[in-house]
Amino acid sequence: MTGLFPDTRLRRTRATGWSRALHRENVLTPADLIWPLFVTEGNGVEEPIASLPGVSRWSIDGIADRAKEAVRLGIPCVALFPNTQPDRRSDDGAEALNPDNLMCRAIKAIRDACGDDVGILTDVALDPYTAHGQDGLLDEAGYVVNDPTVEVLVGQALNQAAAGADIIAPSDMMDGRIGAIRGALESAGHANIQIMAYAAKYASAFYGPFRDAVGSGGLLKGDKKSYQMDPANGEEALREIALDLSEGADSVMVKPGLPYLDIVRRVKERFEVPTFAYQVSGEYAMIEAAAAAGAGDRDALALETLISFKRAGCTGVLTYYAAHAARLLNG
Ligand SMILES: NCC(=O)CCC(=O)O
Ligand SMILES: [Mg+2]
Repeated sequence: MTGLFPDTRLRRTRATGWSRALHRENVLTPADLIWPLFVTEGNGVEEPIASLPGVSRWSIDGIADRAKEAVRLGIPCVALFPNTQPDRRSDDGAEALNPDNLMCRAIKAIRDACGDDVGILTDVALDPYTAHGQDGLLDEAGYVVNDPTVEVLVGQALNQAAAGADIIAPSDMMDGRIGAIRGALESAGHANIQIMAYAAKYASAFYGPFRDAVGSGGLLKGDKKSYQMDPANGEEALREIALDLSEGADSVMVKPGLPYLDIVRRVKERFEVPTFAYQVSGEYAMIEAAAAAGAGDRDALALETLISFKRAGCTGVLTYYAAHAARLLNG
């Protein structure tokens, strides 16, 4: 125990800027950030996303430029999400297996532009490729079937690995996919390709703008509650994390971010493994809306949320603020 007032005055160390800096327990740096990027067809294309102010889809040339910008800003990793053209979407999401799909071409363009100076994280799930907007294959009743979906996800992961992905990030929430993908990567000679498991991904209302960004919002019927987690559950998240780690995940993710920092803290304390969180599109949009309404300062709100992730125990954060925050932090 510390002493009692007035011997102990906690305001003493807060009185000056130098002292606050000296006593600061957590720091946020650009190296803590992963920058999600939306890829679209074409050349020289930038399409602003209305529900995600300040965020655009870029054609592959622009994606390569963003990756170079990430390197300049000190952001170690980018995450790619394709806006697949409607005529390339199908019920089985077969475009995910096409070695020349938007995702694979973007991976190669980044590698050409940046070499190994930036990590490339790729999303494994079928929602950007299906005509129905669900993350997996459907049976006649519209239920997302687990094991046949995992088979396709393995093919999708191998396709991304062959194109040069560094971190495979399955976001689909099927059971058993981490082990299946790990085994397939090992067999295909990709021993050093990492897996970041979206291990505790909740069926959240905060994903709306993302679905607009990848073009699946208008297509999706129903919800994803039969595979993504119930927001009421915490212990179940620990079981999800334990399973994905036992199947070979190198790092795990909690998603969304801010409303689930209690989960981040529990995961970090229980497992002591690299733990990431995704500050998702609806969280970003909420801050932008607050700032636009004059309810707070945009930069301060963004940086305060990001340091909260660090304080909760995050190793790093996927955030649409990555480039903006890095510029602020770099001064
Ligand atoms: N698989 C990636 C996501 O679903 C992102 C969700 C969001 O940013 O709202
Ligand atoms: Mg799971």
